[in-house]
Amino acid sequence: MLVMGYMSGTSLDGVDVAVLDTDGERIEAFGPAMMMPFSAAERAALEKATRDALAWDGDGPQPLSFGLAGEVIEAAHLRAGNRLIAQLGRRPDLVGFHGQTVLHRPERRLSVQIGDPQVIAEELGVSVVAQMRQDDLLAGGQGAPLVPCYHAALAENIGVAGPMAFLNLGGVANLTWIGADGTLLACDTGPGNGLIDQLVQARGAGRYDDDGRLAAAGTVDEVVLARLLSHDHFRGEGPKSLDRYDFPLDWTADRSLEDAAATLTAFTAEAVAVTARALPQAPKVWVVCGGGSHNPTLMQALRARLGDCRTADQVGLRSDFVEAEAMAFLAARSLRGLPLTFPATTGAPHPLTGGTLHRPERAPAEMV
Ligand SMILES: Nc1ncnc2c1ncn2[C@@H]1O[C@H](COP(=O)(O)OP(=O)(O)OP(=O)(O)O)[C@@H](O)[C@H]1O
Ligand SMILES: CC(=O)N[C@H]1[C@@H]2OC[C@@H](O2)[C@@H](O)[C@@H]1O[C@H](C)C(=O)O
Repeated sequence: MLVMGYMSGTSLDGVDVAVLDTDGERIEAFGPAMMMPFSAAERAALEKATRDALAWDGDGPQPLSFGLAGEVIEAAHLRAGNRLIAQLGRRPDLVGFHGQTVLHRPERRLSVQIGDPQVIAEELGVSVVAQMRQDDLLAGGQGAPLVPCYHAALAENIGVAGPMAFLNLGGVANLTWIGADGTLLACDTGPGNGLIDQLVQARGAGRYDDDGRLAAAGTVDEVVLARLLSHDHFRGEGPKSLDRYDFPLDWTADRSLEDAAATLTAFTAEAVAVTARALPQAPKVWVVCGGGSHNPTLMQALRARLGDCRTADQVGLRSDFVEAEAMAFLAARSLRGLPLTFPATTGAPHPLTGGTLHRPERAPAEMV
C-alpha cells in the first residue's frame, strides 16, 4: 500500500514528507519525498510554543501558544502533502503523522506533539495514523526512539548484515544497533545538531554550522567536554530518550564561537562513542542519517571514534527522509496491529503496537 509519512523534527527547519510502498514489514518501493520549509513567521510561532512548553513542563493547562502552533503545523503539513500528492498523481492509501514535539518528559509519561491529525485526515481525504508514542509511554516505555524497526527494514533493503548501526543526527541523536542475528537495541545517544544550532543562532551566525566550518576552525575544550559527559544521561543502563533542551549551554558565554562549536561537535560524537562502547558487539558499519550527516566536521569526529561511518546517501538511501519514511512504515504497522516498540528499543514491557487512527468524515474533494 502507498503510505505518506510526515516528520517535523526538533530543528524546526520544516516538514519532511515521503512516500513508501510498504506493508509495514518490507519496503516494496520508495516514492517521492520533499521538505517544505517553515516561513520565518511559522518558525517564530513554533519557537514560542517550544519555549512555553519548557516553562509549562506539563503542569496545569497547556500554554495558549500551542493553539497557533497547531494551526501552523497543520497548514505546513497540508502544503507539503498536497504538493506530494500532486507529484504522485493520486492520494496515498494511508498517512503517518508525527506532529511537532514541544516537550518530551518520559519519566513523567509525557511527550507532547502538536497538530491535529483529524484536520489532516479531513483536508487530504486520507486516513491518518498519529500519536504513535503514547501507548509506549503509558506502558512505561520511553516513547522514543520509534524508528528502529524501520532501520531494521532498511538494513535488509540495502543488504547490510549485522552487527551494524544506524545513527540519526537530528536535533537529538539516536542509534539503532542490529546484531548478526537481527537483534535490535536502540536509544537516544545524546545531542545531535540541536546544541550546535542553538549556539550558532544565539550568536546571530545563521541557523547552523554550515558544513561544520566553525567547528573545524575551533579547539575542543576537554574540561568542558568531560563535564558535559558527566550528565546523568550517560549513567546507568537501558533504553533512554532525551528532550532537545536537556543539556546546558551557559559555559559557552565566555568562549569563541569556533571553540564552542568545536566542543559541541566533539560532544555529539563522544556521546555516540560512549553509547557504542556499551553495545554487545562493535558495529562493522555505521549508516548515518539526518541533517548532521551533511556536516563533514561531525562526520570526521565520528569516523575518528567509530571507524567505518557512511552517510545514508552514500549507501543509496535518503539521509534527509529516513524519519519521514519511518512514519509511513510505522503507520502501516499500526494499521495491522504490529508492534512499533520493543523492550530493547524504548524499554516497553513487551512488544507494543500503538497509534490512533483518524478517518476522514467528509467526502474528499475531487483531485485537480
Ligand atoms: N550542510 C550542513 N552543514 C552542517 N549542518 C547541517 C547541514 N545540513 C543540515 N545540517 C544540520 O541538520 C539539522 C537538521 O537536521 P534534521 O532535519 O535531521 O533534524 P530534525 O529532523 O529537525 O531533528 P530530530 O531528528 O531531532 O527531530 C540542521 O539544523 C543542521 O544542524
Ligand atoms: C520525542 C521526539 O520527538 N523525539 C525525536 C527526536 O529526534 C530524534 C530523536 O529525538 C528521536 O528520539 C525522536 O524521533 C525519531 C523519529 C524516533 O522516535 O525514532
